[in-house]
Amino acid sequence: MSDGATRIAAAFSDSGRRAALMPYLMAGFPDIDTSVRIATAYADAGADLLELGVPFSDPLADGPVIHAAATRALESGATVHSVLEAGTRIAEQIPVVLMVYVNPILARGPERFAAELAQRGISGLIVPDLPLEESEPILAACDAHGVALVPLVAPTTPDDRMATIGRTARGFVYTVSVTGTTGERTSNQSDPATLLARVKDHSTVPVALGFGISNGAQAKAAADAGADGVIVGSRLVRAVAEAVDQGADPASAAGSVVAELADALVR
Ligand SMILES: O=P(O)(O)OC[C@@H](O)[C@@H](O)c1c[nH]c2ccccc12
Repeated sequence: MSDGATRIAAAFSDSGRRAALMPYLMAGFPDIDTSVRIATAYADAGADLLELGVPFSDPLADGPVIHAAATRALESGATVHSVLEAGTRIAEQIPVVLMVYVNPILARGPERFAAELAQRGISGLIVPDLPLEESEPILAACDAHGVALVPLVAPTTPDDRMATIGRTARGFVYTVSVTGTTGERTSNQSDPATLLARVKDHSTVPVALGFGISNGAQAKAAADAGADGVIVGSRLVRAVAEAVDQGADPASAAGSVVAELADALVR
């Protein structure tokens, strides 16, 4: 069985950049096949890992750009099943971490869900609305199938909780740089260096930073502040949306943004 945690660890250690680059993709936006083409463009442009978002009707952690893309993906017929199928095709090209709200996991059952991810070659799982207190059955199922359950921490996470999260983290820790929802920001309200140092104190796996990173300068600043990985979502989803609305090729539009981010992370 291919071990997702091992594949994720290799993606971080082999990145060769200041930090591993992890773009987010809204699966099924504008449709499944195009989103798989966008994934290929990410990989070709130098992405190290890919965060694959499952569209959801009530995405409480998401800002307007990602929420709108989720709505359009659902309208064009995306389902959890079609997204997982797309995940298989994408995972042949780049390590995939699935980002999904907890509902579909509970609907299928953690055991069946984790088994399917492993069988499809999906390396990791992020569940933004999974409370730490309820994570045990999902963590056990993921561990049993070699899927890395990646936890999230925020600037508001207290130290004792961070210690618990650090002990059970698999793959990497997703550090949310600011409180609030996903979306591009012009300035960083919080000091990522202090936050990243706190997370690293409690964790043995790499620490990635996300929320509000949308250009090369911000990506480089995240790496300089100590992030082992940089996650970019809304900027890329916006590039796809704009290309679709203009009748341009969303894969090449998103690929150019990833290339620019990758450039900024050259050592
Ligand atoms: O969009 P931003 O600000 O670049 O942030 C990354 C984010 O989009 C992606 O990781 C993500 C999409 N949906 C989420 C839900 C919760 C946490 C994180 C996410």
